[in-house]
Amino acid sequence: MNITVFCSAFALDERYTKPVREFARLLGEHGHTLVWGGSNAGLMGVVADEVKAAGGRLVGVNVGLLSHKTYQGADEMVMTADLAERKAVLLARADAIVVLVGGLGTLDEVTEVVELKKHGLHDKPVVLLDTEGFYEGLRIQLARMEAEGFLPRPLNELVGFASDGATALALAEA
Ligand SMILES: C/C(=C\CNc1ncnc2c1ncn2[C@@H]1O[C@H](COP(=O)(O)O)[C@@H](O)[C@H]1O)CO
Repeated sequence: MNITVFCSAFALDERYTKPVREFARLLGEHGHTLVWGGSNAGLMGVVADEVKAAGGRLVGVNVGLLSHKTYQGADEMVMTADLAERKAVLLARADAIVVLVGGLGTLDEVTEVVELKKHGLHDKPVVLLDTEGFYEGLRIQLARMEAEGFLPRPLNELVGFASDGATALALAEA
């Protein structure tokens, strides 16, 4: 499977990187391909290193604006013209999407893939690996949207939550 991963471009504390490394190792051991932003920055580089070490394939989708941080050693590196095209390619190349801890860039990416799924433009699994309660605020907001009639279909059809790497991968593979 091609598994697109969105995650932070910053170097993070071990309490965040440990479960991410577990997930990335499993992704590689299961013979999947990591599709990601193609950067060596922070957690993005950690994920790529771990998948590669576990025998997985790497497909980066980068953009000129951020090319100074391009990961060296990917099996394939796609360069896109702008961030919008990059998000489209990251989704088009995915069989499933897994979202790790991240900041505004990650939030932008997950919001877009869930919004497109809401409109029926794809039906790929979208899974958030929610460790350290990082996505608790987002979960509460999404649950309120569902409870108060802001979503056209059940929330659990749009996005799944996992609290460890093995569960996140199982949901992506389902
Ligand atoms: C941190 C620095 C440069 C970041 N370089 C990036 N390279 C590739 N992709 C990136 C970069 N920064 C953001 N992205 C995309 O957004 C997501 C991460 O953003 P967040 O705000 O950290 O959550 C990630 O999934 C990428 O697709 C300076 O050295």
